[in-house]
Amino acid sequence: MLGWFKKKLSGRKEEAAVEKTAAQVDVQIDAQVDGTEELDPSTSSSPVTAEKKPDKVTPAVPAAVPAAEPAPTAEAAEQGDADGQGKDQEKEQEKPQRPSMFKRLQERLGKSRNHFVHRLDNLLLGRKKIDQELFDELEEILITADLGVNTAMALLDAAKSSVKREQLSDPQALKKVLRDKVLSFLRESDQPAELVLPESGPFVIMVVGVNGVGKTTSIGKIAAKFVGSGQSVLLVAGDTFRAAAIDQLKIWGDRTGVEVVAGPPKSDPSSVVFDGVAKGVAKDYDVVIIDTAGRLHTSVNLMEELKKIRRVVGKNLSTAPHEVMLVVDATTGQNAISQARMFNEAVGITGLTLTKLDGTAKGGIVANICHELKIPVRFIGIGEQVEDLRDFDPEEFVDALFSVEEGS
Ligand SMILES: Nc1nc2c(ncn2[C@@H]2O[C@H](COP(=O)(O)OP(=O)(O)OP(=O)(O)O)[C@@H](O)[C@H]2O)c(=O)[nH]1
Repeated sequence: MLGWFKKKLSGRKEEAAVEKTAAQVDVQIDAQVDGTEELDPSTSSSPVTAEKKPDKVTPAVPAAVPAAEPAPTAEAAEQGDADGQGKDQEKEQEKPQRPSMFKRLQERLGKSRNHFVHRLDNLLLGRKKIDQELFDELEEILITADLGVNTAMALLDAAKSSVKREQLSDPQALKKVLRDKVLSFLRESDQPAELVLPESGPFVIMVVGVNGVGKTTSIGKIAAKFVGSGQSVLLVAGDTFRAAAIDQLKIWGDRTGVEVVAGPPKSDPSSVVFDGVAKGVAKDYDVVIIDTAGRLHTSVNLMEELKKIRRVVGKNLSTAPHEVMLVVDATTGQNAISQARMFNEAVGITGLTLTKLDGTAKGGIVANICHELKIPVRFIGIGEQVEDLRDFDPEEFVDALFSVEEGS
């Protein structure tokens, strides 16, 4: 999990003592949300408190392990080293989980698949040859799939030149050409966040976006991921505008066992953020995640306030923020592009989280964002559960989007 975030301390700490796997955190939080399980203080209370903080740990999970993969416990890792069985056990555990995580992604992208790939299949299946008429219809499908005109045209051009170069005559072959090109767009912007990891001090993530896109929810889920991989996390309630937003973040703090720095409602967000980063540095947290109030990208005053918050983040840690993450709601389609442009101009976006891909047929927006903006997508949201915030894996995404579901 958190493939983009490589533990900055690897090498600085030899101890591998992940006490709780990401999967365990997810299950526990889900159970609490469902009301089926009380919080078990022995497992849920934060490994991170200001007063009593455990030694930093190097997760036993390598950075490239995908979100679905359960992190081995320190015990299992030790066992594996001793008799080589730990890895086998791990593989056994993974077997049923991997396909089901993929299947969930596939299902959650159902609306986008119906809108784009099923239409594509219908077009290609009904044709015997590749001609201009086919390209005209393909163009319409691409444009209406929320890929945006530029990206749709780039795809169409790629399809045309492949047909020419490889002398393709079977319309079916076009599907693979398009799949490969979409994947290349997604990879264009893909770059790991470890490139910006600080030499010392916490990795500071400032989360921004318009109202209601899912910032606070995503922060809670990201915190759960970090906790699951053995990182100490501090949340900062920089959204002082709504009292409910502070409460919402505190609830996530309780659920994930993570401390939250908050001020009174309507207090100056910059001052809360200043205190939060100061605490993160003083107490040597691994990760500090800052929530900010939702704001319209077109509101000059609010964007100025965001610039100020960004400057304040750097007062206690000159290299911070290491990630300015824009959360965008995929259901807004092309509007996500203009949001990203304006937030980028104001505060310099370094990563994206795209939420609510489960509720939209506009999944093509992911390719459009990667192609147009060249900003890496870190996470995608495909539902309300903790495990529904997925590390973005271009290949997995394209496979799920272009796949044909069994029985369909
Ligand atoms: N279906 C679905 N719902 C989501 C997803 N991500 C977030 N949500 C929901 O979106 C709603 C808004 O989420 P919040 O986290 O409150 O959004 P916010 O950006 O913090 O909102 P403001 O504080 O008003 O700016 C909540 O009901 C979330 O559960 C997702 O990936 N899929």
